[in-house]
Amino acid sequence: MTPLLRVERMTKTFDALVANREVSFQVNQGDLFGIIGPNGAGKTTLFNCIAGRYAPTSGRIFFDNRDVTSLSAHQMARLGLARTFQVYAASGDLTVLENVMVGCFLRTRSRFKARQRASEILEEFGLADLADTLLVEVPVAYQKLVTAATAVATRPKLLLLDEVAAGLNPTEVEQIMAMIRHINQNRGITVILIEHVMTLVMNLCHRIMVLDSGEKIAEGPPEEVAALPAVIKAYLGERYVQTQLGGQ
Ligand SMILES: Nc1ncnc2c1ncn2[C@@H]1O[C@H](COP(=O)(O)OP(=O)(O)OP(=O)(O)O)[C@@H](O)[C@H]1O
Repeated sequence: MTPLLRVERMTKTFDALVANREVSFQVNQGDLFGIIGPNGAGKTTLFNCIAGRYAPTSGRIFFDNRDVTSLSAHQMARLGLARTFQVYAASGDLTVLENVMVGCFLRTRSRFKARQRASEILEEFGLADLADTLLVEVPVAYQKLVTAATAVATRPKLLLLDEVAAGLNPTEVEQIMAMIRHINQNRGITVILIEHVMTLVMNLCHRIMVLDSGEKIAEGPPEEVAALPAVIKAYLGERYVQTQLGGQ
């Protein structure tokens, strides 16, 4: 197992508030790794620190065999880290194709090449019919697929997905799950996702980590972690366990 990302005892504070406290974990190449936990547990802050948006208060972050603790978001993107945001961040007044081209421009300055690569990616993800539609006119579920396609267009080694399934119906969740599986298995991109939709987490992730009040409280295979009393107490609740894990 080759480590791609290693976070060592990382703490991030905002004044007196400790958003992440001494969090350590490792994600190997090819992993599909999930981060769960209650609202305010520090999941997005952790993404922001990994992606170079925030500098950690203490601790270290290693990506692809180098210490990236103090790198900027732009430097991280160049090194092969892409992310999607919880709050939708693609550009609505561009077409779907133009949005994906924006991702391609990280690796090429040629408009021709960017257009060609973006078209291929839309084809690959079954979005070609929407190429010339303005993003604002596309249903939300498809907008999320476009954001993920735009992230893939940057040719990342590691993709961070922040609540991509939020607000989607079960059919749409299936669609996004198929896309994530494709990105991970066929494209070989390592994925870390933050998600509250447990069907997605349980079905997709090889391993998960649970954060609560900024601290890591569990890590392991999804079915094992979901059965831990501390995790049920902090996040999942009895109801989930009974309905999803074969109880009464
Ligand atoms: N830029 C910031 N300035 C001050 N406090 C912040 C900032 N970003 C996050 N926080 C605080 O850090 C804590 C962790 O927030 P974070 O968004 O990381 O949680 P989360 O687990 O992603 O929650 P959710 O599931 O609701 O998205 C919260 O108390 C939040 O208010």
